[in-house]
Amino acid sequence: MTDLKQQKCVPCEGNVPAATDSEIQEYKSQLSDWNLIDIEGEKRLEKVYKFPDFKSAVTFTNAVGDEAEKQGHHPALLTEWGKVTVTWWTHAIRGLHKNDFIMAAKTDEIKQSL
Ligand SMILES: C[C@H](O)[C@H](O)[C@H]1CNC2=NC(N)=NC(=O)C2=N1
Repeated sequence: MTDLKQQKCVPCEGNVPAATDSEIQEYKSQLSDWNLIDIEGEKRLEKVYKFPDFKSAVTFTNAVGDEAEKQGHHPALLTEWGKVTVTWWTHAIRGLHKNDFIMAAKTDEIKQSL
C-alpha cells in the first residue's frame, strides 16, 4: 500500500463520490490523532497542533498553505498563540474524499519537518 503522504491529490470538482464509511476507516487507520467531526451533516477531519509560540504556529500555517496551493486542495486553518487547528474536507462534495486523508498525512509530515 502506498503511503498516503506520498500520494498526490486528484483534481476534484464535485464529480466524484465521497469516501465510504469503510474507506474512511481504512484511511483514518493510517493517520495519528486526526478526529472525524460532523459539521451540519458534513464529515471533516480535524487536528490541533501545538507550538511553543505564535511565530512557529504561523510558520507551520504558511507551510501547510504552500502545500495546499501545490496540491490544489485547501484546508481551514485557525492560527492561535501556541496552536493551529487544521480541518480538511472537500467543499465540492460537502464531505470527505481520499484527497483529505492525503493532505492530513502531508500536514503531519510538514509538522515533523519543522
Ligand atoms: C478548481 C479548484 O481545483 C477547486 O475549486 C478546488 C480548490 N480547493 C479545494 N479544496 C477543498 N478542500 N475542497 C475543494 O472542493 C476544493 N476545490
